[in-house]
Amino acid sequence: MTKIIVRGGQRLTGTVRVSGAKNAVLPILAASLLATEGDSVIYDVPLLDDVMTIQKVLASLGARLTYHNESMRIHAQHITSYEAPYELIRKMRASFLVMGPLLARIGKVRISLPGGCAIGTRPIDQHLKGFEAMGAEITLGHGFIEASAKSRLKGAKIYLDVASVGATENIMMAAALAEGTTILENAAKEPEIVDLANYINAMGGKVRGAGTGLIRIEGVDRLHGASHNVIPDRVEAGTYMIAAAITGGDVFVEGAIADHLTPVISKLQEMGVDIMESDNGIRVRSGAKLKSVDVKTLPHPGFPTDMQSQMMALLLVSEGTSVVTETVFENRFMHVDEFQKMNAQIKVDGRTAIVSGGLPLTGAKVCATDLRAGAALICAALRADGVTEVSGLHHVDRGYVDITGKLAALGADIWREESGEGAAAAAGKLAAAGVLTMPARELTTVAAVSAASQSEGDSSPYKREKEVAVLKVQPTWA
Ligand SMILES: CC(=O)N[C@H]1[C@@H](OP(=O)(O)OP(=O)(O)OC[C@H]2O[C@@H](n3ccc(=O)[nH]c3=O)[C@H](O)[C@@H]2O)O[C@H](CO)[C@@H](O)[C@@H]1O
Ligand SMILES: C=C(OP(=O)(O)O)C(=O)O
Repeated sequence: MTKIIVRGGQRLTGTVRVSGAKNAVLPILAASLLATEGDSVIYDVPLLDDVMTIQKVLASLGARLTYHNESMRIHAQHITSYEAPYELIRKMRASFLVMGPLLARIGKVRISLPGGCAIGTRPIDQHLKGFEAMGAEITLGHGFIEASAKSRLKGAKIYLDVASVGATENIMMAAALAEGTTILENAAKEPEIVDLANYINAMGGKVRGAGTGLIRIEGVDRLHGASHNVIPDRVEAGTYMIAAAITGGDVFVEGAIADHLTPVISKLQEMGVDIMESDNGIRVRSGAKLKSVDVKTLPHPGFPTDMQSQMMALLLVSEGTSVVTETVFENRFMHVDEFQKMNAQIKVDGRTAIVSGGLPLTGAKVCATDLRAGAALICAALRADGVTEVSGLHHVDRGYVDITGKLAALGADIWREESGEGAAAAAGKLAAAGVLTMPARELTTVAAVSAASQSEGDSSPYKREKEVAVLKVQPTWA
């Protein structure tokens, strides 16, 4: 079984670089299907499992992609299929974002209902409502959606009942090539929406108002490939800010954009964490005592649901009681059971969790129940007494580039283990990564991820055994 092992108690110091945003790059790669001429080159593409999944989806539709040094080149002139493979779409939510581009480009799509983190029912009614308003006919059956448009999609006035990030993106992409103007009301305002709009505009599109609740998209006849730099990942940045604060550390989160993190910064400041914003990042400095605060998740610019579980980890070590209210997803407290294994005291009542802070956290065997829950457990483990083993890493690998290496570089005593079988399977999975030419990851049986764990010598019960392999991950996709 693959696991991350953390021996808590190290204060984090130094600089950590934020990777490109998962939730920005996925819609941007989907949008590259809109280009009928020229290649797109996307920079700061993070090496994540979700990125590998979307590239396979695009390749299955006829696009050609190559990846090198965090940039992805996409050639989408020839779309050869309108059917997105079930086994890829079920893996992650964002793969559903090829629906809008396919409808706009070729007027037809067959796609299964999407997967993603199991944090609620996650309907797609708002996406479908938007496509129907633009003239698409939609049928649903046996877990699949088929949509077709008899002629070019038509611009429409669309009001979203909920300010859905995915629906805003999907509709924006479809509208970019529609005939006439689309007015999207109650649109989501997340920074990732703005990034997608900037990319579509660089392709020759006409999107105005992204980042506000009213987006106006004037459809154009064709779009071309374009170059684009993906924004830094605000959730990854926020996670390292929490990791710094929970260990009483002093960390510079390089690349973090303070404007994207206002609610997280405000809450940390309320708790007593020192935050210093600069042009190229955010410095986080934290002392021994933190105050409890209440947190309520909301669509942007409110407190992001994707930071709720990491914030809860920090509240566990603050003085007093905090109330955490989750309003975006109805089932996003699954990390609570895992925190309780680490001596946390939390009571959940519906969408509210009452967190009793200040109790010492203790190491335990825990499992990531979703992507951010995994990150939150790692944050808690950094502070806990003793050793914590975090499993369920397939979730974490969807959204964090080398979290073990980045935290180890800040001084955390952390390493990742794969059993011999697991390591071979991981290498096989990577080698089979579709259109990307990828030399197999370097597999090694040496025990050399965490300098601190090495210094423990043979007395460490967590010393790697000889059949255990550690992935020293830095593959080059050529
Ligand atoms: C790949 C990606 O970018 N994922 C992010 C995106 O997910 P995603 O785009 O799936 O999230 P949405 O903004 O669509 O969901 C927000 C709320 O709207 C509801 N809803 C959504 C669509 C719909 O058609 N009908 C409907 O009722 C959902 O059930 C949820 O309660 O935004 C979420 C909210 O910030 C983040 O947690 C995810 O990390
Ligand atoms: C919920 C998330 O991702 P997804 O929407 O892809 O499940 C997330 O990034 O925290």
